[in-house]
Amino acid sequence: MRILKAKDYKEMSEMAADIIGAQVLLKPDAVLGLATGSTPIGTYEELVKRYESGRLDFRKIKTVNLDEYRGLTKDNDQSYYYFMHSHLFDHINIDKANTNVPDGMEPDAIKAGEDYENIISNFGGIDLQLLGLGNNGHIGFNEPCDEFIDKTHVVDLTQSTIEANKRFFASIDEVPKQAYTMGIGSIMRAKRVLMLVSGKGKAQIVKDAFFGPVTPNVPASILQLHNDFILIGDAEALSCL
Ligand SMILES: O=P(O)(O)OC[C@H]1O[C@](O)(CO)[C@@H](O)[C@@H]1O
Repeated sequence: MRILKAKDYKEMSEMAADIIGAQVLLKPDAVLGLATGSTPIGTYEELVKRYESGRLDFRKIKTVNLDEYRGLTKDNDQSYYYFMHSHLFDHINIDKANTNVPDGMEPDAIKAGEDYENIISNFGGIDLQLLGLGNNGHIGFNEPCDEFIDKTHVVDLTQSTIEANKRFFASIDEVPKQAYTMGIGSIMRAKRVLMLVSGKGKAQIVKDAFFGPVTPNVPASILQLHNDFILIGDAEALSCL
């Protein structure tokens, strides 16, 4: 595990864009695993800037996103499909046929999971997986529980995640109660994993996840066992280390 310290959110975003940009340059047809949430927005802005200035070319890049709310349509402005298009895909030269977000409207959870795992394996796996960190230690939408779940599956969101995400919705009642998420194995099989953490609110969970026991009660703790895991945090998020 490598921990890189940024002085603030802007520097964290630039450092993350450096690593993702290097991946794109080294392997122009790389498979990127992408994340949503507020933390990676600055990184996506940096990548767009670097595309606009001619430094990056996404023509052959393929993407798989971590998760999607169950029951939200693609045109819902809180869906992760919508997020990815508005923050990244609409602003770069990626072939949208090569971008993937779990289908939140698929009613059959088994099919949703299998279809998504097939997409990942048909791509030959993920070269670089970007992650945020939930306040409760979740990665993707893998919530704290009694076991690590391997593959893409449906999950009941915990009350703490619903509370944390209500800021994006008109009221807490509108926050979906379930999501589809890549499993812990789907994430761990990525060749390289890059997690971004920002702000004081993440400081304690960063310490618990990466300096505490490996346990499904803190899903991100499994990343201690990944052999190419990079954590980039700003000074506030790393302040408990
Ligand atoms: O970056 P944020 O907004 O703190 O969110 C952290 C995590 O929470 C989620 O937004 C889901 O609750 C994830 O997508 C993300 O990794």
